[in-house]
Amino acid sequence: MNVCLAPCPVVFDLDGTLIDSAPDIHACVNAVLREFHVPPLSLDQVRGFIGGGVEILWRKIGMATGTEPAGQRDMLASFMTRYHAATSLTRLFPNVEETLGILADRGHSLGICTNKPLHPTEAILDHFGIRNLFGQIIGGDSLPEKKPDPAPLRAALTGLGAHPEAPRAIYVGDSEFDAACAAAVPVPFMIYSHGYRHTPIDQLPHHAAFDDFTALPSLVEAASASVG
Ligand SMILES: O=C(O)COP(=O)(O)O
Ligand SMILES: [Mg+2]
Repeated sequence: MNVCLAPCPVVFDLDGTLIDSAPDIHACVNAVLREFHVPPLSLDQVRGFIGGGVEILWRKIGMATGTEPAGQRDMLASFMTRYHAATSLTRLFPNVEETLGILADRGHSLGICTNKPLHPTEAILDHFGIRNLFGQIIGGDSLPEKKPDPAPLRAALTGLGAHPEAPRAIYVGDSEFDAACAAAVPVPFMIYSHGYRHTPIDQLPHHAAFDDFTALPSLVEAASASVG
């Protein structure tokens, strides 16, 4: 694995990393379930289903509610018509905006690699006025493959000018999908501990863990300095 020489690209996951979007996704899911006369799910249930993209989300909802695959497809279609407008309950995690600004000011190019579809991804970045910070945005439907496949992260990195075979870069995320994706590229993975993962952090491959975004710039610079 190439450790990063300063200033390298830093690519971020979105749901559970930069934004706490579970309340909006939960509200959107329950609006769809109401439309289809299915009892609602709790916030904890829906939060636990986020990370693999909308198809996996609705497969898990289907299993939890006893909905057949055909019904799941109809519900997913209804969900997609609402998803891009689901912004009012979403918050940036604390200190995200300041940290992105610090990294950009230090010369790091920034990107997004998320399993969230591109349209709602761009909508939420616009909602917070931070879309322009990112030189490359790869959504869950930008390529045929999704994380944990390395292709979306590779696409984000090459879009930011990293070497396609040996990218010097850092990936920042919150989930099992992100850890496996970064390991497959491979690039150092930094995990935000307040996200939506199920697995204990020490059981996931990672270069560093952090629970406050103010810690990230020095972790990035330390990774930059620790050239193997
Ligand atoms: O939409 C999802 O399920 C997850 O999105 P993420 O990749 O930004 O965590
Ligand atoms: Mg995530």
